Amino acid sequence: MSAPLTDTTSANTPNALLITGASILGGDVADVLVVDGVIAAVGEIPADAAAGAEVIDAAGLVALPGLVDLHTHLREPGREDAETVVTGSRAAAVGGYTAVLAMANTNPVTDTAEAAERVFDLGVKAGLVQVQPVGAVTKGLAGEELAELGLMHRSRAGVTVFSDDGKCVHDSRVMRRALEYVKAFGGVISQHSQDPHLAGSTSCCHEGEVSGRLGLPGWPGVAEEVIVARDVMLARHTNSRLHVAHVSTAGSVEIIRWAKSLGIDVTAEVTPHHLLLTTDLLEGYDPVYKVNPPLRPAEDVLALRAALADGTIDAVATDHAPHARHDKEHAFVDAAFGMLGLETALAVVRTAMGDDFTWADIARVMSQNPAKIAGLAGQGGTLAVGEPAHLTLVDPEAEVTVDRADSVSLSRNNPWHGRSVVSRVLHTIYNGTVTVRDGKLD
Ligand SMILES: NC(=O)N[C@@H](CC(=O)O)C(=O)O
Repeated sequence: MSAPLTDTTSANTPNALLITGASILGGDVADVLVVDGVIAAVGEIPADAAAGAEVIDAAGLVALPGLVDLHTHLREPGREDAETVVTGSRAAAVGGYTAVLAMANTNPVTDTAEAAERVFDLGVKAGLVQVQPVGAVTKGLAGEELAELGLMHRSRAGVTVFSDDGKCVHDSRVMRRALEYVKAFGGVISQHSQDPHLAGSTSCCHEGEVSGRLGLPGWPGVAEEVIVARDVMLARHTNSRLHVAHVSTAGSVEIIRWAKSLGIDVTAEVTPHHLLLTTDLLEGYDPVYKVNPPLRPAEDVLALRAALADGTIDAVATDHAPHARHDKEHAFVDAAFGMLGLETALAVVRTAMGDDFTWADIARVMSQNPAKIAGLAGQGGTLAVGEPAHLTLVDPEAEVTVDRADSVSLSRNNPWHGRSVVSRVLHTIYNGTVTVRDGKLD
């Protein structure tokens, strides 16, 4: 059901927004009053207390803290034909996000304070979500020399998450140094866990029964698992923080569960697509399903869902990876790795995890835990009085058939096209300002 918006005309409460009758994180129904970008009251709010406020009728909707994405590729600078900070911010807002972590594999790479500040400033200028740059771990993502980790942290961009994503920091000595370095300021290394030798340079999918039948070169789950195992040991040795990006196998889950049981400081994320899509989709050789890490067999998908439900995996992160047509529309072996994710993430997670995974669980894995991992103050709240007003209002019952033409991303590599998903982000509020109304950019 769609909630209509109504404007009131008196102006006793300027810069105010009154959200009426929302189920707060899927629990109690309450009104939320936002004044000057801050949550000013939650409960039953008499109309005269909010005279002049713009009103959003949220009856039947669930109110969540604004979503936070730990893993977004915004492509600017360098590939503005695939996405820009503006278009990626738009896609994020439509998806219910109020903060995204912008990956460093741009051109030039985000490996200096200046580069980080440039992305940060573009995000502020776009003004639709908080764009928080991720810094590269190594210069040029080359895996050899540490990038300017300290300078990026002390810059205006305040970088705390570092990743060579797209590439693995595969040299153990470099990974050790990086973990030691960021410990000094409470940073975290987000690792793309993939042994380059086991994975090989020409592989394009998961190695298994399907790749064998289709004649596609694949790499096995163990290429991920050996790096996860090594890195949790390095995190223990250095007493530093490791974050495992896009976990995709049951074996990685087992290692992370074990590491957490020992008190090792490790967190992990899973993508929406690894919670729902399996490797058999490759049967049609459609490159939209080519992604890194690759789609895995059903037993891995089930293990990932269980790990997200029991807290072994802390967060859902989109790995939104837009690609221009001329990079993606090729024979499967030649196409670029990556798929869109921001606009569909919440509905895909809801659809994959089902009703037992509550809205409070969704708030935990898509907002609160990601904000905590990235150290984003003011994001990932509980919708309590005094918090900055970053909110998402979701229609929990909507059934939506995804149409890639509806996307506001610049790219069209949308693996969800034609699929039916449950729930829909209707309104997004960033810093007290409505960025998305009735599913459309304001
Ligand atoms: N996840 C993807 O499939 N692609 C990512 C980088 C990467 O992890 O290969 C991209 O930047 O396109």
